[in-house]
Amino acid sequence: MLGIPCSLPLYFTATALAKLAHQDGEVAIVKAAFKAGVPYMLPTLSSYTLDEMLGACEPGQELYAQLYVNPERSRSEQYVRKLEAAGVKALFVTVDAPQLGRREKDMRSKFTQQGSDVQDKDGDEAEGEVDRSQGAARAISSYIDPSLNWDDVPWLKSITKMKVLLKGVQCGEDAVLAYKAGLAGAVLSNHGGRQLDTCRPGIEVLPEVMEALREAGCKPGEFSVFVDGGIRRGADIFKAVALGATGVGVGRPVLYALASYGSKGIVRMVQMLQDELQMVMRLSGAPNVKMITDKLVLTTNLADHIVPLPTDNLTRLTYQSLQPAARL
Ligand SMILES: Cc1cc2nc3c(=O)[nH]c(=O)nc-3n(C[C@H](O)[C@H](O)[C@H](O)COP(=O)(O)O)c2cc1C
Ligand SMILES: CC(C)CC(=O)C(=O)O
Repeated sequence: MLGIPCSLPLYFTATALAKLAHQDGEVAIVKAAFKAGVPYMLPTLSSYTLDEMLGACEPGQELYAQLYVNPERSRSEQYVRKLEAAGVKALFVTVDAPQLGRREKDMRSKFTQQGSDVQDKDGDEAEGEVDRSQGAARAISSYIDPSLNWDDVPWLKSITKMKVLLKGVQCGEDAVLAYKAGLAGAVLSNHGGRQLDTCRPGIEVLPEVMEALREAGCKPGEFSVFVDGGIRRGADIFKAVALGATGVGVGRPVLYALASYGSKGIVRMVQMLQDELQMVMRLSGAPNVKMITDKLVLTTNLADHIVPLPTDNLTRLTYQSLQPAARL
């Protein structure tokens, strides 16, 4: 995936402040990613510094990185240069958090526990800039520039030779804009439902995006489409790949495994997904990943959910990314 050999079509997606799950935080995730043979997307807003995360890597270990763009663009440029110098293969620019979603449980937590140090890009303690009274996410979200928009794409491409992708695309139109802007791909995601409640998960957006890209003249392999959100079983990976995804990201399963059993728990979690994926492949007659095609899944009920949603949630939201901020 994006030039990195992987033991299955899966990567660990960026999750900020991994020390909240376990004292070994991102360092344990880096180590598990190597053992499991999958890439880890280093988060910008990590609890360990970039140098500490890179220091935990084995020689030759391949990485992705996630980017939250800072209002001070030179700060982001410096960070990106550091990632590139470290050999990071692809940069995923998060485009679905220009405004923080309303996270009521988090707001009540106050974010004062030990071990919740906030690192910004590469190790400066961002302590002075942080309001800790409204939860973890609010405390660190001031780092993110809400004015990021499509006009910034040429700048993003100009500051690095790494592949640049958008993380948090929700519709075919935005995927086509990203493709036409010369980006390397997109992650279809609703940010794990943490940003805009009731919007569609990536898997539901995937068929629409693949069709829009095909109509725009995009050839297979020219633009990589990934999905994250709710990937919990090997069958979920299978379905995403069948519908055209290059691979999937997992976030919370990594944190749950980390919190429960540390780094080795994450390796075990990947093994479980790998075993399940292999079982589904065998039982559905796909001998290798290339042969997991859309003939093997039905999409007629794609938007139906096994767990009935409350009626007021039945209408799904969708969004376009990188738009000017609304004002009331
Ligand atoms: C605790 C937590 C922190 C997250 N932090 C980030 C982040 O810093 N940057 C980002 O782009 N996405 C972040 N995400 C979103 C994930 O990358 C991913 O889109 C989402 O969790 C869906 O995957 P999952 O259902 O496997 O968790 C975070 C998610 C969680 C749960
Ligand atoms: C500051 C937040 C937006 C970090 C994040 O991406 C998340 O918690 O989902």
